[in-house]
Amino acid sequence: MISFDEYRERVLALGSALSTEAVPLHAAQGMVTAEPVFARFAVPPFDNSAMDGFAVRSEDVADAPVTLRVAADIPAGRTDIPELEPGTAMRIMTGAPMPKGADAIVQVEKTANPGQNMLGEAPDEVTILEAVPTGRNLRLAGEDIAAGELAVEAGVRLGATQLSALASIGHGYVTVHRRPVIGVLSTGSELRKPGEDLLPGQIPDSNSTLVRLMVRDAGGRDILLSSSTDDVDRFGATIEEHGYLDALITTGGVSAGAFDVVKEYLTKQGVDFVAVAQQPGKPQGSGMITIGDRPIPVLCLPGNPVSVFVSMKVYGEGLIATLSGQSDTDIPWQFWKSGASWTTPAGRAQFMPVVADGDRVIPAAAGGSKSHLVYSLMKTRGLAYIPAEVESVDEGDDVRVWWL
Ligand SMILES: Nc1nc2c(c(=O)[nH]1)N[C@H]1C(S)=C(S)[C@@H](COP(=O)(O)OP(=O)(O)OC[C@H]3O[C@@H](n4cnc5c(N)ncnc54)[C@H](O)[C@@H]3O)O[C@H]1N2
Ligand code: MOO
Repeated sequence: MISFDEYRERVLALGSALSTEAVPLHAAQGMVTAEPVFARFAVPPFDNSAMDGFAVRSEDVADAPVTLRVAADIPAGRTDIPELEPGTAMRIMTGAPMPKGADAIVQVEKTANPGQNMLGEAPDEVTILEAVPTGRNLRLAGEDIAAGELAVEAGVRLGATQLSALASIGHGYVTVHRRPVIGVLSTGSELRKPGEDLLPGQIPDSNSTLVRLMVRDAGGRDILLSSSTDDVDRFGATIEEHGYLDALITTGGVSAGAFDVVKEYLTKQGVDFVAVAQQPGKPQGSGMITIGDRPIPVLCLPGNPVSVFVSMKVYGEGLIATLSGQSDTDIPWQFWKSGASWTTPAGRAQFMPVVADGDRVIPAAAGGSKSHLVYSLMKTRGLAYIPAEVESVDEGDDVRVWWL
């Protein structure tokens, strides 16, 4: 048997970063930067008010209460900003640019008649009730990031917060690696499409849904290859039709069964089938096949649904990350104390689906890591990793957890 760490390295080495393209921000979710991105604009781009209220010179309101003439009104978006004369105030809204000469904002609640002061036109004068120190309620240009600064390095996966950050620093497009197109193929003559009725001996194909959506979550584009029966010629013909794929992920047919077409066909194409010292997910296949003249990485996952989930997390997502150009593919393990005791298979690392119970970690379902418990899988919030040499976990033990 090969160890989990060695097998994961082998799988990740199958992929290399795909070509690059410039993509509008809203279309780049889950994609990975192909080059460093620098700030065109500072954040904030100009000094502005953090409150609806009045811009003043703090020295003019040191002896509050004090009444000042309101010399101008500055809504957000105003671009021609007059200078504040000593002894006057300007009405200002949250996000509006600070007038030159002002050094603090008095929020409207700290003025006399606050309701009147924000109704319609600015009042002629305002009575400030409390003194404010210099800098109060101000947001300074560049306090988050300065123009020209490195904002995001190459190799970083982009989500909603990264992409909104790129918008805020002046970009409409981002140069990323092409989104990997991943073929998903579930095998097994017992499988019926989701929603279809079952004859005795048949089961719904849940793996196709699981793998397709995990591919999407990992930043790939999923293509469902017509779900194959246990017929080796049809299986081979189906794969040959999809030479444009960047990778292929199959489920089922990798153990010792008599009708394992995946193994039969793909071994001849160069896929290596091995036993990995882990539970669930022991039987695995991986390698490069050639469709037309294109070499394509292939992962063959076992059929059991929990094995598929674990294998997609630790291998499938890693392969998609390397195809996407992601620089950090390490699993973000954290150490947590166990809140339960359980046994683990001798000589195999265990991936236990877990949830947090206060500050402890416990199995997510009564059945533990049994690989057929497809319904209970949805309770999982993390995967605990128990190394191969450990044979039982006791309450209070430190365990490595990957929170999902
Ligand atoms: N003699 C041995 N038998 C088995 C071994 C072994 O070492 N020797 N390993 C066991 C382990 S561990 C696993 S994991 C499974 C892997 O089996 P396969 O990859 O060959 O998968 P199948 O036999 O096709 O299916 C296994 C199981 O999963 C269900 N399944 C399959 N596809 C789907 C799907 N798309 N959606 C939902 N469920 C699916 C299938 O009905 C089976 O119950 O082998 C053990 N056996
Ligand atoms: O490796 Mo299997 O996944 O234990 O059921």
